[in-house]
Amino acid sequence: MELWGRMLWAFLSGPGRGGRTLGWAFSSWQPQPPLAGLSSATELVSHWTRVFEKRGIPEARESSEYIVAHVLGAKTFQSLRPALWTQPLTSQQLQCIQELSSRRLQRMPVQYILGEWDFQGLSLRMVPPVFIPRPETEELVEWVLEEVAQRSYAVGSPGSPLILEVGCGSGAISLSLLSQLPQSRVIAVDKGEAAISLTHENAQRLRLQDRIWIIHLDMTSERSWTHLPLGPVDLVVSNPPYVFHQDMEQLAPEIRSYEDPAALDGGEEGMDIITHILALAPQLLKDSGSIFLEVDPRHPELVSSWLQSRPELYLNLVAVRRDFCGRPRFLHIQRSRP
Ligand SMILES: C[S@@+](CC[C@H](N)C(=O)[O-])C[C@H]1O[C@@H](n2cnc3c(N)ncnc32)[C@H](O)[C@@H]1O
Repeated sequence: MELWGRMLWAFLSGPGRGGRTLGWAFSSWQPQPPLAGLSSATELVSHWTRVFEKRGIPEARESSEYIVAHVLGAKTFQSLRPALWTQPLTSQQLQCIQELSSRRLQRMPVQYILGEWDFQGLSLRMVPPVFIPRPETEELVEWVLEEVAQRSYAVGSPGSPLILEVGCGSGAISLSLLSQLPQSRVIAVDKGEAAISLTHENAQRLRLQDRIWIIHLDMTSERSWTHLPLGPVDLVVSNPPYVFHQDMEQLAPEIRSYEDPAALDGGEEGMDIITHILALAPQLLKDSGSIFLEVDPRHPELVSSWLQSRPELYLNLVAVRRDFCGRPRFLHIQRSRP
């Protein structure tokens, strides 16, 4: 699960920041020679790790392990029965591994190659160009769950809390909150048609479709908010597009070529969608309602001064949390009664 979180950060905050373009070129794909004499899962992993390393493919071993495990019906190589490590593979399995590995050589993210990925213990379908959920976003979900546990609605009045997620993507945040808060209801909005249809599909797969309203909506078009069902919400949660526009070119080829730029590009200071969410909060939130956001480490300061200059919103930045790398990445903003 850490694969892409680590990668994303390597590219957003690694040595490439400050304008230097990172030096990973696309590998032009050529058919690989037949895998003569290679027959077991372990040998295949070693073979493809070497090929990936030679072609400059990041996370070479993890990528080959995920692909081989997937073809053998497991989520990770370590979870395969040891007998399968050395057992000869069928020619169909070999062909399938070859086909999936060739996609990796074209820098397709492993999550899209496998077509599914775990988030908060839920297996979600992944389809390009819908944003792949990152492991740090699981920390945002955990923070929301802690907050809900401390509030009175945790006691469990039916339908509560009512949560709005802005930019649901694959549905990762909304569906994990629904699965862990059995009384809750969620309104999930996204402007991407592919995202909306994937959230629908994942909700059905997980049998969580009865408590979620999935709405195709561009949240910058204020007119559309009047059509929201269910009135003011207890919580707004969002992992919005927050990459500073100038950093977009430095993203890994996996991200640039396969994920929807609209899921990442937050405008000049990465604040375009963040400020829209905050400006609409008085209309969306109940009194004392909360907003939880995932942001760039430069945002806590920017958001704090943005809010100070808009006292009429009655919003206070009440807490900032760090991610597993120690970067300030999550914000809790609360509405005070006017
Ligand atoms: C960073 S992705 C997060 C996806 C998902 N919540 C997750 O954490 O995996 C941001 C999402 O916001 C959506 N989005 C971007 N601009 C939007 C807008 N103006 N209105 C609604 N959704 C928007 C994108 O389509 C994308 O799915």
